[in-house]
Amino acid sequence: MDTRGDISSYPMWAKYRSKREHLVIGLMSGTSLDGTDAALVHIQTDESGAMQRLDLIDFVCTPYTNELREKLIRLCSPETARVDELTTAHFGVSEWYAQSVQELLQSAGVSSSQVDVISMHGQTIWHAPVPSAFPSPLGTGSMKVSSTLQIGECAVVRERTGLPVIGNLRARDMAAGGEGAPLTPYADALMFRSVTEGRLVQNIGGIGNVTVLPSGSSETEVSAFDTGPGNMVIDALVRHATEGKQHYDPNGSIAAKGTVHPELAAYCLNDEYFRRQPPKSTGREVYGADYAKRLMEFAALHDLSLEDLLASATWFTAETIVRAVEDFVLPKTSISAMLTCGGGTSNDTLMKMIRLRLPESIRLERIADYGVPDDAREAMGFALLGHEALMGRTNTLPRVTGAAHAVISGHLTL
Ligand SMILES: Nc1ncnc2c1ncn2[C@@H]1O[C@H](COP(=O)(O)OP(=O)(O)OP(=O)(O)O)[C@@H](O)[C@H]1O
Ligand SMILES: CC(=O)N[C@H]1[C@@H]2OC[C@@H](O2)[C@@H](O)[C@@H]1O[C@H](C)C(=O)O
Repeated sequence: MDTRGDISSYPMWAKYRSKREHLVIGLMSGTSLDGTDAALVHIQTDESGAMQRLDLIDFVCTPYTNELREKLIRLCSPETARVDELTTAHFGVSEWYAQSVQELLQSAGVSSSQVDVISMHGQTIWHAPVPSAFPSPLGTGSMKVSSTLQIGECAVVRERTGLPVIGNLRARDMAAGGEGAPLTPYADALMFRSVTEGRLVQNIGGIGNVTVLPSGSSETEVSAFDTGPGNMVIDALVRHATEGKQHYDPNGSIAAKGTVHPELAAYCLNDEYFRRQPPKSTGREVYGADYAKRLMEFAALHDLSLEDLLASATWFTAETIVRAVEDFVLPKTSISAMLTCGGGTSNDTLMKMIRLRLPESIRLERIADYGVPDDAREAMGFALLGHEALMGRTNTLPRVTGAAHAVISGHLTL
């Protein structure tokens, strides 16, 4: 028998797998760089180890300070990143994760000894699923390498909390030829699919991503991909216009006063990413500081007000979300509802624009209507992904990420 990769002989994990109920903490800090979400979940499994129920016990958000946000934004751009600051941040953000765990335990009235494990995503700094050249170990010449970097040192969280930590959850999927993202569709399938109707879960975070759950679908029929920027471009424009005093367009109120500039809208849409077939993922590397700078230059050249610039960026974001559904989902799958989540759902202008363009037959709802608080979904998702790995179960969907095969993704710090 091939026992490679089998950790069940370690007493601690034999015990983990023999239990049918687990308390797991999921930690997520997303591409908006606005803070850390921590969710305490109760997971029930059946005899085979498959998840039966996933219940949220408690949830806290620990916002980043302006100072930390600015530091991280600088680290996400090759023009401003410094390797010494990156190394410090790798350990430093983990102190924030540990703090978030303490706040969560206090809020839930649960002691750390009751918790089985922490599963943490870390902070994405650079995501490069499109391969770059790198020297080949097989002699001269170069090879193509895909890569992704989530910082946050698990050992720090392990030391501060006394709990085992599983992290680095994207790496193995990428090593298996996948995009390493999105990963939470694995959890969406378990939480939101229906036997009677096709559903979409549309996250509008820094980046937008959609999970497609056909009616009565099995895990292997679930698909998902990043639709493009969520709030990232809007946030960068607001941050620049207010000299860092504001970080987003409150409820879309600035965009609501503007008019969409057709030429700018067409320029934004004329982007290879939106024509590319899924699997696909993207991030701040593409829609970050440089991208926003190009839009601001356009605005200056055409004398656009901040209101018009934001109206155009908001329209563009809504349009990419709806077009992704029209181009890549509806031709193959019948859909009755789009369940939205993420901070972008608080942007009324964006949501109105999505409603206006989405086929009338598709209900526009929120995951909160299905019992999952908006901000908790990703942290709950990562709690489940770590748990599945420790149960010895594959936790990735190759159809979503494009990997050659499903893997047990995650590195464990005991
Ligand atoms: N009241 C509001 N009005 C408008 N936008 C808001 C509001 N509240 C939050 N947002 C937007 O939501 C963003 C945060 O969203 P969220 O926390 O879902 O992102 P994330 O999880 O970091 O991103 P990702 O899902 O890409 O990893 C903020 O940066 C802001 O743009
Ligand atoms: C590399 C990375 O951090 N990607 C994030 C980002 O934020 C949204 C979208 O882009 C998604 O692909 C992913 O996160 C979610 C949580 C995921 O993996 O499902």
